[in-house]
Amino acid sequence: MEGVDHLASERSRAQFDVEEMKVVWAGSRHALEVSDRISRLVASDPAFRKDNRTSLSRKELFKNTLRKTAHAWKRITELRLSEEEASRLRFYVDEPAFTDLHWGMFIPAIKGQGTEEQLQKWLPLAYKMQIIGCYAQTELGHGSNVQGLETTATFDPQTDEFIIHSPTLTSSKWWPGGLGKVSTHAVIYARLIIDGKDYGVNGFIVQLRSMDDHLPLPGITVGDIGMKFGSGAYNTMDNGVLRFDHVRIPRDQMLMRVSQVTREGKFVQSNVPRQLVYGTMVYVRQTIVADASCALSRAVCIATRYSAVRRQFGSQNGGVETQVIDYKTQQSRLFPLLASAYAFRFVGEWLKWLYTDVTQRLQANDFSTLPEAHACTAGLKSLTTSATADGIEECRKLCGGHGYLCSSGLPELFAVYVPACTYEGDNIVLLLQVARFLMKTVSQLGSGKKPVGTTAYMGRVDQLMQCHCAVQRAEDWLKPSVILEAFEARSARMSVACAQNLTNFANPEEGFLELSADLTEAAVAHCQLIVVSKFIEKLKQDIPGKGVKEQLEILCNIYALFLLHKHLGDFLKTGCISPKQASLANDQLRSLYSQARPNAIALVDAFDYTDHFLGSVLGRYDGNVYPKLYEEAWKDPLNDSVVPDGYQEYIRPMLKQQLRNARL
Ligand SMILES: CCCCC/C=C/C(=O)SCCNC(=O)CCNC(=O)[C@H](O)C(C)(C)COP(=O)(O)OP(=O)(O)OC[C@H]1O[C@@H](n2cnc3c(N)ncnc32)[C@H](O)[C@@H]1OP(=O)(O)O
Ligand SMILES: Cc1cc2nc3c(=O)[nH]c(=O)nc-3n(C[C@H](O)[C@H](O)[C@H](O)COP(=O)(O)OP(=O)(O)OC[C@H]3O[C@@H](n4cnc5c(N)ncnc54)[C@H](O)[C@@H]3O)c2cc1C
Repeated sequence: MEGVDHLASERSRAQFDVEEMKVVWAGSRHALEVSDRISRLVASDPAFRKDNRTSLSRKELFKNTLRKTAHAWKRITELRLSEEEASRLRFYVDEPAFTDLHWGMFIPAIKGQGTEEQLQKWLPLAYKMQIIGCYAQTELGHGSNVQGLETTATFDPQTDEFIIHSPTLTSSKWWPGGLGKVSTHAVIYARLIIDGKDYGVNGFIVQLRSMDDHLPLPGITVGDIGMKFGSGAYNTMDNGVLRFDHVRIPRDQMLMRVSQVTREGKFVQSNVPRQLVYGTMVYVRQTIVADASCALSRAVCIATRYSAVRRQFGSQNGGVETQVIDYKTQQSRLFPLLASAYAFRFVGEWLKWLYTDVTQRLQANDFSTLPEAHACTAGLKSLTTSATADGIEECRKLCGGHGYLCSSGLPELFAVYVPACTYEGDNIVLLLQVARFLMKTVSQLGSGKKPVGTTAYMGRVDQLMQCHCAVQRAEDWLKPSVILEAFEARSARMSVACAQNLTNFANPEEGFLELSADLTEAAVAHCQLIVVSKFIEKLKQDIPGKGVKEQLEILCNIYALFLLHKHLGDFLKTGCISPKQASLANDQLRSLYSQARPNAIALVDAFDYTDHFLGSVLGRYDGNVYPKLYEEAWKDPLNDSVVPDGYQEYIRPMLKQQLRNARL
């Protein structure tokens, strides 16, 4: 039935003010207003239609993305949208495109690693889209190991130029988004060679294509690397391959904030850490954490609404069946994901603050918080993207068979999202960076250097190695101090155990390799502690709105106790809690699921997603799933004709043959 809200009774059960929760989710009243207005603008514009993506060929799909991107830019300029509004518009258009890399990496790379003159020259062109750029770091042979990149940038003092060259097949740039077919320029990473000496990897701005006819400039070979996982999905993006054959660029196109090359060919290292060459990755990893909450909340919104619509079993004599959301098993799979979406939102907010803080400090030549910013962005990027990719797939299963249909929106969401576990740093490689940071922290504990920031708890390591959890009743698990102590003790004990194990190896690097699986587990424990503690910190703020804080407290406890349940082995093995306390935590978790149940639909409504953005028949706001699924099926191109193409050639002869055989 059109116009009827099938989820109205669910909505009427909510025990909190949904409008106020929307403000919490958006981050502020202003952010909510902008998101709400821009999402509706996109949803009401037929040019941004996206329901036909999975049935388009690659070429059609790509051209369609070019059309949408041009239309989006037209709207942004016509309406004179602010940077914030423009970025929301691109977000709600919801299609990976070259602009993601232009705005998300090319511009930040120049901003972070360029000198003042370089910013003045390149940024106005990039902001007006008079040039389009990408970020070309990864090569065919090396992605994770940035120090292993092979592309060279050799200084020629005669001409005051760098000669950019790809000496081997494996040095071909491979993967950069926007490179394959669109970008006119790139920030590329190459080994700086002066007078035969290798000064390591640095960034350079290189023009790739002619501004007149878009053809590659002399010495440049460039193209798309081919179809990727899933239909539609990330195939709207032209991930590319790029080779240089002695391409010359002026000396002032090396990004020279971190190090400089003088006219005489002298290498000068600035007063800033070399790691700032990796700064763009720190910036993007931080944004990826915020994106994780968006992707997960979207999947959870679909699965929650559908779970309230879908009914299976439980009826007597043909009466109404049970809503699947009322099954405890469904709740125990769905509600931790709902809680994770909120948890990632808040840790994303905090990480944005941390990043802003470190950037301001860097400007004042204070580099002290850079290692922590690197460890936090790397670790949280890894934790949240892995959990989100797994969570989207779980949401698909939570929707049963219908979740496997493209019209559920979930297969495409998964296919678009899952490379986040690999890009911007493979998740295991990043956890190993966190582990190095933790081992360094533990090794310095006796030296009088007090751990600060997210490792401050390590300063209480003696107490955390011995403390006994005080839980006696299930309700004790609702105390933030109890939860925090359990997570801190688990993390500290796992890190200390790894550090102790490492002392058994004569060669620490060998030990690190041998123990790397344990080390990644210690890193995960530390990152989970950060997420839990930032959720708890959020709850200390003044949060207005009837029942809003209470719902967030329930979600925070679900998140923490679910992790405790999932990683029970860690908590028991390290002696942080007893089996009896684990069982009480489980009792409490079940009770929390019951408390979340009446609010589930309102909690996903608070994400304020339009049906256009969700792109899911199962997740429709009105819950009118079955007629729409039925309608959608008939739109499939296979149903354009009643008898399929190929009947005459392949089906009919087979049937006739069977008939002849039968007569013999
Ligand atoms: C808009 C979204 C679309 C996304 C599209 C996707 C784009 C991409 O994927 S772009 C390509 C991204 N590539 C990567 O993320 C590569 C991952 N690899 C690395 O980041 C590095 O190679 C590494 C960190 C894994 C290792 O680097 P390496 O130089 O070998 O470093 P060490 O392990 O020896 O560490 C040296 C020292 O530097 C510190 N450090 C490393 N990275 C950073 C950083 N980003 N910021 C600050 N500090 C960093 C590291 O902690 C070590 O410190 P110390 O222990 O104190 O010496
Ligand atoms: C969709 C997509 C978009 C991308 N966009 C860009 C872009 O715009 N620009 C760009 O420059 N790059 C881009 N990339 C490349 C991306 O950054 C790399 O793929 C990523 O950094 C991983 O590197 P890799 O492919 O070399 O993986 P590898 O390092 O080869 O990983 C393979 C396996 O080895 C394991 N491994 C590697 N090193 C270690 C170690 N030290 N210890 C233990 N295990 C290890 C990994 O865990 C993984 O299981 C993109 C990639 C994808 C998939």
